[in-house]
Amino acid sequence: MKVKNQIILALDVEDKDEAYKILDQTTPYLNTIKIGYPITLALGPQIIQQIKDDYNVQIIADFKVADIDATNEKIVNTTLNWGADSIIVHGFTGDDSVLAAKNMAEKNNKEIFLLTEMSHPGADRFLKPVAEEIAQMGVDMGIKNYVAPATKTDRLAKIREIVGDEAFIISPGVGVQGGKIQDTLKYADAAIIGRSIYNSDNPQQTLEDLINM
Ligand SMILES: O=C1C[C@H](C(=O)O)N([C@@H]2O[C@H](COP(=O)(O)O)[C@@H](O)[C@H]2O)C(=O)N1
Repeated sequence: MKVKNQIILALDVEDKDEAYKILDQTTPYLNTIKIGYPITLALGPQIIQQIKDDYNVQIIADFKVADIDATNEKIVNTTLNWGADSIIVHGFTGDDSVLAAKNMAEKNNKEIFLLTEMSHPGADRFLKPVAEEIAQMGVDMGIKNYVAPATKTDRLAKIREIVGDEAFIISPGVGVQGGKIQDTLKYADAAIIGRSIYNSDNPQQTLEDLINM
């Protein structure tokens, strides 16, 4: 996936006019938008294709897929058929669930992003202890795309070490959560940024500042 300016906008807004105002201001600089539950539950899954058509961007569906294999297959297939270019899948559910998601994505000529460790403090208790094993599981399965935290540069570096230089890592937590884009891009291929951009009084200026850092 080629991510323009190494920044992915997390479009976690729930109003279409607001979303389109932000996209008007940001898509001259960006070609990749992460769409999650907030906007999808508010506006329906058709928002995925609408944004693709209206802004000619690639869409990563952040549904943090975490079910049994049979259900993961349905979620991935339906989401990709709604127009998403990729989908984020949790790794803690284990090999059968992740492999089902990976295989279904490949049936749609697309790939998943494997979520290894999360950026928020609560991840330290249950996810951090198994994150490296999740990353290794992804490597063993031939997964090429990963999500790893920008708020914990040591953890991001460790995940990079495990998945290798050829893997594609996107990293959330820059800005409001405390991550720094310069440190993040030492190990990740792109930073996922939401509130710092869409809550900014001047998203365009914010983006220009981030790009020039
Ligand atoms: O560990 C993770 C996984 C998850 C993700 O990207 O999968 N995210 C998402 O990344 C964005 C950060 O937003 P902001 O904090 O810039 O407003 C939000 O959409 C979060 O749901 C994380 O924040 N941490």
